[in-house]
Amino acid sequence: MHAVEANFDGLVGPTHNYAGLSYGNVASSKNQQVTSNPKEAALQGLAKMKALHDMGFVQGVLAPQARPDINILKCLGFTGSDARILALAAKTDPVLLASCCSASSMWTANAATVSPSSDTLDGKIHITPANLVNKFHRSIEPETTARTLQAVFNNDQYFQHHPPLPAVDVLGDEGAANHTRLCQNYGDSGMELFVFGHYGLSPEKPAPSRFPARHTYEASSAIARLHGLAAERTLFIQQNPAVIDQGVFHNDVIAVGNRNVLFFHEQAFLEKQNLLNKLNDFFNDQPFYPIEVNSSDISVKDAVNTYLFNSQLLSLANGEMVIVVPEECLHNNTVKQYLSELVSANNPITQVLSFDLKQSMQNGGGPACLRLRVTLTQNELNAVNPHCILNDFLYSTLTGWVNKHYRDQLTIQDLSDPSLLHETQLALDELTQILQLGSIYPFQRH
Ligand SMILES: N=C(N)NCCC[C@H](NC(=O)CCC(=O)O)C(=O)O
Repeated sequence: MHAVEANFDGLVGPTHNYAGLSYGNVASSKNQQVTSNPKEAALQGLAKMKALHDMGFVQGVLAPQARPDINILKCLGFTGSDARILALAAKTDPVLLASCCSASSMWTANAATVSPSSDTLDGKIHITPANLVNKFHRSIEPETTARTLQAVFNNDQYFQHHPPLPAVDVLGDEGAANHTRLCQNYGDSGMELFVFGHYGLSPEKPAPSRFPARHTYEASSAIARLHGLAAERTLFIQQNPAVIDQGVFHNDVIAVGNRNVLFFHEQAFLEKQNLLNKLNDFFNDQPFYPIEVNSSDISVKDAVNTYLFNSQLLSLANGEMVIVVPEECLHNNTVKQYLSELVSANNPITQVLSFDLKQSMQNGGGPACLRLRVTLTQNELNAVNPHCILNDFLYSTLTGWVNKHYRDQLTIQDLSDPSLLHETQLALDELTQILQLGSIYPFQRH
């Protein structure tokens, strides 16, 4: 069956800020307290979506979450009017307040794990929202994520939605940031590659010592079971704990796969040879391009700073691929040189496309973090909420919406401003009408 890969990018929310909430994510820690520009952030994301749409790719949009999350603050014992809750939280625990205000749902690679219908036992697309339990500010995303995904992929005939895994460390799940699918053509049965950071139930096994491993083997194997994946087309591979300790908090910061290409740093995986042997067996006599980057060519540090591997590999109609990188890659001479060699070497990647995503990058989110990949047949694509698929009209509506509602600067101190809450709710209420999502936000539901 013919299928295409659609990319669903997260629209950056109006509270985009730099609170330094993600220990182990170098950019997040480094830019703590920097003044953000939510308007620019959202427009940068939309510019990437529009450019990829213009190139003929199917581009979807996922709505941001409602922040500040007043409901969570109420659960944590703050009472009174919304303004009082914000003021009390700011005074009592500013980090807690910032956690309830993060626009982190923009990184939709962490929204869910998605298995295409050609991989699953019942022939449906299976979707499991990630519990994101390792970081408090992200652990409050899954409920609305689930509702959003149900509103976008709203058809029982084609889409099977699972609830997030239980919110415990042993089942820490960061979604598609640690999941890659390799295949010859998108519609084929693929090899699903789950990359986990450590074993939740076996603390004696290898694990990072400095920064947390967010994602467990137990979570990956549960998702594979839930999605009905065939054992012979599923691989569980451990991330190299040494790179987690250097700031590679998700596998998509050090490896990316698309169809028959796996682009990765030599230090990405704990048992690299085992992985390559299994992939060679899977591809058998069909072409497979493992593109391995040595530390002597690009250090892990340069990979983390430029986000070279947090790129999107997109297949063009002629079978060639374009690599979508953040502009930071072209500001580093070694990485820039590497990219020019990559596109002239013997592999399907023939073009480099770069985007200015600085606002997201400063929080550790590059092109690949901003998108959730969903492989769809034509019938499945027809069943997706059409108002969430980008076209020229939706792009101009959304840029107009951002320009109307978003601030162009935001500090941590601004997070307790009751007008910010009001502005955000007004904007998101309008957005649910633009994208025809129904009442997905808690503030719309009571
Ligand atoms: N690699 C992928 N797929 N996603 C990137 C997620 C970045 C996100 N940053 C943050 O949540 C920073 C928020 C702050 O510090 O204000 C995170 O660490 O979870």
